[in-house]
Amino acid sequence: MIISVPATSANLGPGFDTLGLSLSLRNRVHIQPSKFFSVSIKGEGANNPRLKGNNLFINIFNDHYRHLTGKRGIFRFKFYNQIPLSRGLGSSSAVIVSAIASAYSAAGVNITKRKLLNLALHYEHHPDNITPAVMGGFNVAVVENRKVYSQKKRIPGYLKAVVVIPDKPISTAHSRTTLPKSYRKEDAIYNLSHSSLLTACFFNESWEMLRIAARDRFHQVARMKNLPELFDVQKLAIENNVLMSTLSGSGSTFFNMTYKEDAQPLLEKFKARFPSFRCAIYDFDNDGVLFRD
Ligand SMILES: Nc1ncnc2c1ncn2[C@@H]1O[C@H](COP(=O)(O)OP(=O)(O)OP(=O)(O)O)[C@@H](O)[C@H]1O
Ligand SMILES: N[C@@H](CCO)C(=O)O
Repeated sequence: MIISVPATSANLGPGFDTLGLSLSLRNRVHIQPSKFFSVSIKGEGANNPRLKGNNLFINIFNDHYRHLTGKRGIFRFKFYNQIPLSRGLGSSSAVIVSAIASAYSAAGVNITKRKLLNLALHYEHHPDNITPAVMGGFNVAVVENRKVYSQKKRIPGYLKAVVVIPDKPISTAHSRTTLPKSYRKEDAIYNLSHSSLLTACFFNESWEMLRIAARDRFHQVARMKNLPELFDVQKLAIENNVLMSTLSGSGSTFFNMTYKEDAQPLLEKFKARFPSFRCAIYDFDNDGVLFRD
């Protein structure tokens, strides 16, 4: 069986721990019963010895498979990873979601997307990456009593993501420790109002107003100071009139949204200005996790 999960871009500026969307690059895992346990990794993380030893996927998979079947099970896992690690593109959410989905598939137990999402919340306590990873599209998500309540909007094909992926990783866990412990009331209202407007813009397809709605006072500037070139990335994007330009998750990637026809010219400008960063155009994903026999 093959399970695949898309990359995600969370926060989207003001929607800290709340908003996220999914992108068309995916991690795929192929699982087969076998006489011997084995792991092979192609693509992102292939040269990372930590991923073969204490692999987050294998640990979560084993927990769920044992819980469902009462057995340990021996499998051959082949990973084909497109999502860069620790770059703010939801690599950890993709691993969590794919491990749970794989365990249910391997055990022959059906699982709804809603249940999968709530199980994923045990491993990642903010829902903004796991929700689009499971559901696809743009999502607004909140947590009440350890359950995720979310709404999804499909993203039209005439929009593109132009992403700038720096060569330096940022760990989400570390990055969260650098954020303020409290916020001024004015800043809380600023983010609440902008995040609400941004959500309405997506649902009403009012893309032009995103330029105002995507502004943030909670987390971006503090995080961008760790990699000051990101201020230049955002400046270049805004000068080129993108619809929105926000730090992706906890960084280090910058996410920019444009109309289809504006994506390639913007990409060329990013490549010329930031030659050591990986710059790419992606479609948006509206499917989320996919199961295939
Ligand atoms: N393909 C993978 N296989 C196994 N573990 C992975 C894989 N990708 C990511 N991880 C685990 O997730 C960690 C990265 O998670 P982290 O939350 O810091 O970044 P991210 O999810 O890429 O970014 P963000 O949450 O900001 O979108 C890695 O250090 C590793 O432990
Ligand atoms: N909302 C999360 C996204 C990264 O996982 C954060 O900003 O830390």
